[in-house]
Amino acid sequence: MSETRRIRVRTPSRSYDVLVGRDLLDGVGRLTREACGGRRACVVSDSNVAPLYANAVAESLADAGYECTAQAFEAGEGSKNMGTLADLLEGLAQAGLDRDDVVIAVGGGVTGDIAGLAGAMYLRGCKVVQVPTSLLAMVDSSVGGKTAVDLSAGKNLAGFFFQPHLVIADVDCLDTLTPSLFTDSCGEVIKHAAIADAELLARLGEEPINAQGYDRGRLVEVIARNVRIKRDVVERDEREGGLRQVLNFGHTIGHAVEAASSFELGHGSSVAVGMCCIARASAARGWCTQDVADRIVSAVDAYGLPTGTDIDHRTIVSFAAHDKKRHGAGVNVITPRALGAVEVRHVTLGELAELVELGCAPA
Ligand SMILES: NC(=O)c1ccc[n+]([C@@H]2O[C@H](COP(=O)([O-])OP(=O)(O)OC[C@H]3O[C@@H](n4cnc5c(N)ncnc54)[C@H](O)[C@@H]3O)[C@@H](O)[C@H]2O)c1
Ligand SMILES: O=C(O)C(=O)C[C@@H](O)[C@H](O)[C@H](O)COP(=O)(O)O
Ligand SMILES: [Zn+2]
Repeated sequence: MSETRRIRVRTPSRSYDVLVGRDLLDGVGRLTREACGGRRACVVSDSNVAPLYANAVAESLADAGYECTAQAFEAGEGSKNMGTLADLLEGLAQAGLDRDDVVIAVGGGVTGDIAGLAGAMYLRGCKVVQVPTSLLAMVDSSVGGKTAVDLSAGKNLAGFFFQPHLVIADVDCLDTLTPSLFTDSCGEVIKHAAIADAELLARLGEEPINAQGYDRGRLVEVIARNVRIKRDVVERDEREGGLRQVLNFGHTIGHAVEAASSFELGHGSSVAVGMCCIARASAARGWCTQDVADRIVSAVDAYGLPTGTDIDHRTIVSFAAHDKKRHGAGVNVITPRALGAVEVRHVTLGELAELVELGCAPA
């Protein structure tokens, strides 16, 4: 059995551990007690994850002496909104949590983002423990403190930076993820490799990871490597003043595609489309070689993730105009420079439209 990896994240607002390993769910109560203290805990999960894991987590919390309640919302990106957030906040108040108490987010990125935001807002901030159950949440959303809900204008448009107090990633939870959800998550795994680790990118393309029959040791290693890549960025720029924008590689177009598809396309798949589009457009502009673009596209393709879209270019640009990286009449886009290296470029919305046209047509 592989050892648990403990990755320390040190940001100006908070330092905390990310644990990656197997058989960790039974220890959530003890680990939460050590990291957070408090008397009450509320387990937040969605309608798919609650029947699978909420009870085990709640029992572990009760064993560690917590007075424990649970809340679940309808699974899916469609629930990542102000209505669900309001319900969660009311539930925390009804359960009588105080500032020393703990919100435990058990689920994928939607649960982590919305429960994290509820924890940041409730009493102006209580404790938050992330227990990610999708691969995407383990490698990305549970770490770094971005919390949010969507608005009609687009993704993640209302939220806070609020670092969790602890992250517990039990890879055994991936057993119940469908192959297509596992694959979707791989979009963010490829993103981390593309921005920071050329060797990992090559290996992911040559020997794709999957959930079934997989060497758990390698899965733990890949997840831990992803967490370290993200940690190294977040520690240097917690609030996205500059460097942290690199974690948004593929997202300017990806978020637009995700919203324009009415969330039919998953987040990781949308980011995959966004990375391929901007990579092809960057090669056409001479910002990177054609080889760099081809390798990013072929890593995406190796997972069966989409490498382009036939969504109308004007629709993509109109959603992208609401991107958080918008500044004045333009928007910052993250473009590949080499394998494992990206840069931030400011382009006008007109230039963005040209990039979308250059890069987004399906191959
Ligand atoms: N905060 C951040 O830094 C950050 C980073 C990346 C993505 N995100 C956000 O994360 C969301 C995408 O995350 P996601 O792909 O995990 O979506 P999700 O939370 O909707 O989970 C995907 C599906 O998998 C199910 N699921 C999760 N774990 C499961 C398990 N172990 N077994 C069976 N089913 C399981 C969920 O119920 C859901 O139906 C998006 O909203 C995205 O914007 C946030
Ligand atoms: O943590 C970050 O920073 C990221 O950009 C990670 C992204 O994968 C994630 O999807 C994030 O929520 C997008 O950020 P946003 O600020 O564009 O909403
Ligand atoms: Zn993302």
